[in-house]
Amino acid sequence: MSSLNLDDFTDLIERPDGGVRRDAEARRERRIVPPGSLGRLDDLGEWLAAAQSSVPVRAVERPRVVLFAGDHGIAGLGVSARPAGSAEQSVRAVLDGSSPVAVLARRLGVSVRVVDMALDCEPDALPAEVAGHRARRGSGRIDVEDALTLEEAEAAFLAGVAVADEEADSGTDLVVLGDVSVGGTTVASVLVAALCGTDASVVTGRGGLPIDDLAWMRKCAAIRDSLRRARPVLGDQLQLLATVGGADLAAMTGFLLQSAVRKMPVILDGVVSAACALVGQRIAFRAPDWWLAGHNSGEPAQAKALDRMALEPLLDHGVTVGEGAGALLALPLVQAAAALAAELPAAPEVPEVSKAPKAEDAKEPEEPEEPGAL
Ligand SMILES: O=C(O)c1ccc[n+]([C@@H]2O[C@H](COP(=O)([O-])O)[C@@H](O)[C@H]2O)c1
Ligand SMILES: Cc1cc2nc[nH]c2cc1C
Repeated sequence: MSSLNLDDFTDLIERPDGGVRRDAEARRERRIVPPGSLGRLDDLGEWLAAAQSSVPVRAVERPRVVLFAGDHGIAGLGVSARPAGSAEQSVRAVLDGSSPVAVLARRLGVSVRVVDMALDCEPDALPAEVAGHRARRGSGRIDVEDALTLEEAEAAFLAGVAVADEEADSGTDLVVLGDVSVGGTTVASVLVAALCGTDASVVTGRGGLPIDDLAWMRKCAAIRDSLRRARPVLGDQLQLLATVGGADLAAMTGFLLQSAVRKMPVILDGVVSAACALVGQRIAFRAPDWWLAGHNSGEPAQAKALDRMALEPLLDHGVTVGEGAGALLALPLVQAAAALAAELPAAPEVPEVSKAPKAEDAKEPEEPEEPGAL
């Protein structure tokens, strides 16, 4: 019997503060720039103000890149251009500073945390702060077997919850969330197709290093076969992650939900974080209000998942490398929006007396209850 009750997240996750958002809008309307001339940056600044519950919005001072890493048994079918079980090499490139996300993080002065959830290497091959949360060595081949036992899925989910708590407790004010894996885009596509009720061909993309047409057909077949295993467990998200997910995806889902509980905004990266976010939305419908879509990675399943959550990608530059790189590119945009919202001069607020409300105007407007209605 599982002791984890995912339904608790529905109550634990509140919406970002609607009153603060209206105050932020009011502040923007008094600003001395042509209305609308900053486009979506106004929405972004107001979203962040609501997430922080602060007007003026505070600068994002302590962002962090958090990457969940794992290998996937499904990679053994030749659905990835990388050798199965080789995600450790990508992790090493992040740690030694030679990967794209490491270069960007250095330039932006952001630290990167990698969490090994299921790499296919000896647990002591990597530094203890990376390997400490590992749930198992490689997740199962999901077209024929479960990725994880239910106990492993629960442990991985809770590891993600614990990492979110550690980040929130240490003052991280925004997370850029990404993944490092081999085979991860196949698994993520299965989750998205299962939850959206679509066919394998609709969600099958080209993955990390682009795959050729033959590998694409193998990937499509693998997703189709895994989807058959996913359908019977669609109503139970932890079981779904155990059946066709993986330890890295279970951890990321726990991380996303606990980040929302802790009111810590997250920029999602590619198809893997989008798939976990979609699972998270099924668990707690208000959770996506705390997330931003950093970029469009071009994976069809990512677009599908983001559409379901009404999240619009901030950037679109064909970045398919994963590892949080595309989402990290969006961080300066979020920081720019915060600076504009906080620092552009605003005319003083109209004194309370001169806008004395009629009785019915004084009521707080009703909070919308539709998902994605923020
Ligand atoms: O972010 C995406 O949508 C994305 C698209 C293609 C590849 N990736 C990255 O590539 C790795 C997995 O690719 P694959 O082809 O082995 O499934 C993993 O590290 C992902 O972060 C990521
Ligand atoms: C920027 C922004 C991010 C969001 N995330 C969820 N809803 C949102 C609405 C806006 C406007």
